[in-house]
Amino acid sequence: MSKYILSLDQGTTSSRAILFNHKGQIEAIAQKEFEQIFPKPGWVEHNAMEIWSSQRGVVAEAKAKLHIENSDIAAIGITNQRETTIVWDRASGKPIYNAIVWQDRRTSKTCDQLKEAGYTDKVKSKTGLVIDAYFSGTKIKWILDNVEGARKKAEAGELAFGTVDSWLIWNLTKGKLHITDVTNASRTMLYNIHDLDWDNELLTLLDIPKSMLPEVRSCSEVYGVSSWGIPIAGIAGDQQAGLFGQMALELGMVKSTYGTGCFIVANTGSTPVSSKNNLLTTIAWQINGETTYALEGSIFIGGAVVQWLRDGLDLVRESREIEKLANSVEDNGGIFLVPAFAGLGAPHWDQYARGIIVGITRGTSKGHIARAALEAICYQTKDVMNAMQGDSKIAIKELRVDGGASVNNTLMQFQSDILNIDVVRPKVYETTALGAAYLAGLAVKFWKLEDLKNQWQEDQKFKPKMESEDREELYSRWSKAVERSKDWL
Ligand SMILES: Nc1ncnc2c1ncn2[C@@H]1O[C@H](COP(=O)(O)OP(=O)(O)O)[C@@H](O)[C@H]1O
Ligand SMILES: O=P(O)(O)OC[C@H](O)CO
Repeated sequence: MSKYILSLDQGTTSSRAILFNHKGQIEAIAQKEFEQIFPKPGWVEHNAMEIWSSQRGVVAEAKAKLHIENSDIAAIGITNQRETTIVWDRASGKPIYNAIVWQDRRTSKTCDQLKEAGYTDKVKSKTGLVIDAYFSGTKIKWILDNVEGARKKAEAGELAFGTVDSWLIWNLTKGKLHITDVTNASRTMLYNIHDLDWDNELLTLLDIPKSMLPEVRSCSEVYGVSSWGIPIAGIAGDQQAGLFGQMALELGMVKSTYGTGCFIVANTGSTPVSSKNNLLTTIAWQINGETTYALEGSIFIGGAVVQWLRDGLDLVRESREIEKLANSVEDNGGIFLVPAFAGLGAPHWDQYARGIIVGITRGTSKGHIARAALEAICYQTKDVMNAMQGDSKIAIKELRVDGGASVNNTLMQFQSDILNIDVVRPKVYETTALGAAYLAGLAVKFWKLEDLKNQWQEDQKFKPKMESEDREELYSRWSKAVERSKDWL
């Protein structure tokens, strides 16, 4: 009998392959960072071929670590950075342009035009989304409008669009499967989350031929077999996979993933909840024909602020050194850093906000900047949690956390302090990959749902320790700083 489930976790900064055993424990992991391309201010691209080659490379590496054959793997689950848009030529299988990454702001003007033309409510009621350059729809339009010959080829049915899951599956099956899942589809601004189908009116509005789009499938089923002979049986966007991996199966359970961005997602059950506070309504998963919905607050810059201090300012050599630097000072010294490098996401949705550091004096040190950067991740999370609490009738009692930056104890303690709720980190904090593995494992009967519920284990619980006066003072100054970062461009 096969012993492992292979999870492909294609993130914004790296591709990861993880082999999970029957207990849901990590047996082998391989990871490769790849190039971030910034052709102009506000533009972010990836080389789609590098996405695929890095992903293939880490699979080989993870397998080699355990000396296993493909036949030892029961199924592949796929999870991915969402919204990132790839358009390729069906005949050659080659992308016609770099992948336009979710953080890319080049279509902000197109979004403004849609808003000015009065489409905000229509887009929200059909897709659950706000109109923003974040989502795939306007990125596809940009490629069709700007890459020579693209529109003609698209109209002739020669081009395919996919989010990263589709692109990986196309390559894994050598062009046999052009599919996506409901969670990734729900991030395109082209998918009707109530009808569970591509929306013809939105496709016409953005002038996107339907023939380019992948077939939309559930999150857990055998879709086909990869050219390695392993069934592909699970797909979910990384934040939804994270919610599943955290076993947040009950209504009102909330998780936050601290990766490049920071994504707070709450399970709202079988009914889509329309947010009054600028959160997104999205699909959490679809299993055995049942659709579960979620409310999401998407923060564009989370761990990436640490990456910027590392790569942009040379303040640290490795991301994990930020914790020591932040602890070299007693407090933030009055410094507030708003990392609106790609505008502000939820709940502010300001495409033209840009990053600021305020409160600088002659006494400001590197430590204060490091501390302000970590605190900023937590204040942004509070902005979203406040909005979420406003939309939900259920009191949120704890936040389950995961992702690369959740290993930082200083960050997690401050998060608990500023939210004034428990922050709980599980033993397996690679919950995104775990969620995709679970979805695949359920489809091939490697696991039963009941087994999975018992696998989630707490690693550490962070309890609030801050005085409420301090909390209020810090948060009110943060809110002031956010206002100053808005509407800059
Ligand atoms: N100890 C740490 N403290 C704070 N941030 C960290 C730490 N370790 C990693 N990070 C940040 O976490 C992010 C990587 O997390 P990961 O979950 O791998 O991201 P992604 O899936 O978006 O590629 C990077 O932005 C990195 O700067
Ligand atoms: O790559 P991550 O983990 O930062 O996730 C990116 C999100 O899916 C973007 O919506």
